[in-house]
Amino acid sequence: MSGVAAAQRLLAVVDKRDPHQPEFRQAVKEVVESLIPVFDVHPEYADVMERLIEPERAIQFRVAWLDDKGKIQVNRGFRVQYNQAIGPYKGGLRFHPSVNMSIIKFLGFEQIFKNSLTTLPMGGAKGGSDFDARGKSDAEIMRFCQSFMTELARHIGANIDVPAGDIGVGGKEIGYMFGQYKRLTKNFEGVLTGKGQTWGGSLIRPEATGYGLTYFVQEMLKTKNTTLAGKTVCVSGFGNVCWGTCLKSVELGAKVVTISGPDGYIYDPAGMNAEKINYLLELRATNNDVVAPYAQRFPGSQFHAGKKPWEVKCDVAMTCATQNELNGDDARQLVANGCMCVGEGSNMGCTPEAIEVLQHAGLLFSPGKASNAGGVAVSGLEMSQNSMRLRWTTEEVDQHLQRIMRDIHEQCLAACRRFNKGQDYLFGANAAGFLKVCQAMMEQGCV
Ligand SMILES: NC(=O)C1=CN([C@@H]2O[C@H](COP(=O)(O)OP(=O)(O)OC[C@H]3O[C@@H](n4cnc5c(N)ncnc54)[C@H](O)[C@@H]3O)[C@@H](O)[C@H]2O)C=CC1
Ligand SMILES: O=C(O)CCC(=O)C(=O)O
Repeated sequence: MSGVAAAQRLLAVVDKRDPHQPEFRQAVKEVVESLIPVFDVHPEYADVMERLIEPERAIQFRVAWLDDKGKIQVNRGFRVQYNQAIGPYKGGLRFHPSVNMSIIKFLGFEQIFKNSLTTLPMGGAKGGSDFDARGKSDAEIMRFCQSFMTELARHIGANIDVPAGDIGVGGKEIGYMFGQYKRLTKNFEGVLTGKGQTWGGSLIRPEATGYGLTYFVQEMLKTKNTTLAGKTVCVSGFGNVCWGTCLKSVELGAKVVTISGPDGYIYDPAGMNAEKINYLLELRATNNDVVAPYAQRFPGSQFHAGKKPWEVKCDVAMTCATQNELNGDDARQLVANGCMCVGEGSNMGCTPEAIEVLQHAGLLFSPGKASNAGGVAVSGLEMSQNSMRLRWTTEEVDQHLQRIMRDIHEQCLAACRRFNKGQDYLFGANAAGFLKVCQAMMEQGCV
């Protein structure tokens, strides 16, 4: 069977099984279609992919919790333990009202290949809830996290499944969940990553996704004999990944001129600095999910209501908010404005049409599973430190992170060389991530 026929067969299976899961089907389509050259040479790998597409376990549960008025609220919780071929399940938890099984499955599916690329022994998983933190008190967030963990605790463990943060889940939520896990199990173990610095957390984990994204973009730029120094950069979002990306980009000499939220974007022609980047943390901690207050706090910057940052002229763009946040029109605008590189910090940040436009125009484009892997990589390093009962310095962790991001970049290019795919990072990331998991699954028999 040809690679094209194999891909069509796989997509037909997904369309039939999960017609109501658009984000999941989008993620599978992107991976499967990009792997056609691999299936052409190894048709038997398509059979492994058919198994891999089906999660090993998908758990959905009720999360009942008491609000401040004493009323019981109900949310839906999820954990999709996708693939354990190369290590314990690993992947973040997302708390956002948009969360559903389709979104958790797309994220879990992506996580398999991303974790494989990190070079560390981690399988793929994702979880979360449709809980909306906007307007909730700290006590309500704590009671929600405790109730969520009361069910999740039965399914996880330091050698089984190790969740971490994602949208809406930062150090505070990880703390509440870790506390509840210990209460239920008596077990002080590395069952979550992104922990506090005094109880097992790794240095650099909060910064890691944004730092890693910036390192990966530097690697891509190096192939064109240039660097981030002096470049104008547009970034979206204003959460954890955006913060780390701004910190490292500014440190490397770039001028970051935008951030964004669901309410619109900020254009700051003077560029971000340490004070402004610190303010992102304050803004995020309010749980209001708006960026507009930045423009009042820093005169000279402008707030553009209801718009996206991709209309601003830049050399480099980095998506750091959510899936499908950069579409075909945004991509055409970036191309027209002379942008040379787009790095995904968010998972599946670009629509398929946007990717086609960017690649067709010859821009450097990296998919999130390669360029945002620094976060889960440092989570893997946190697991190593927990297992060894020791703690590395900032410099040690950062050196590991830089090496891993260089290694991921090289794995992508090596896969491109092997299959004559030029500098197609989308293909390179999918092929390199898949081949390792595929080999492990074949060696482990009918699993
Ligand atoms: N935290 C981590 O270590 C990693 C996160 N990611 C991805 O990076 C992206 C950002 O995550 P974090 O910074 O951790 O989350 P966060 O909760 O700290 O920030 C999320 C940001 O995205 C914006 N956002 C969320 N949903 C949105 C929507 N529907 N429309 C418009 N804006 C929206 C929020 O306003 C906020 O600025 C996500 O796609 C996540 O999956 C990827 C790898 C690791
Ligand atoms: O640190 C982790 O385990 C997961 C981070 C994450 O959710 C992601 O890579 O998308």
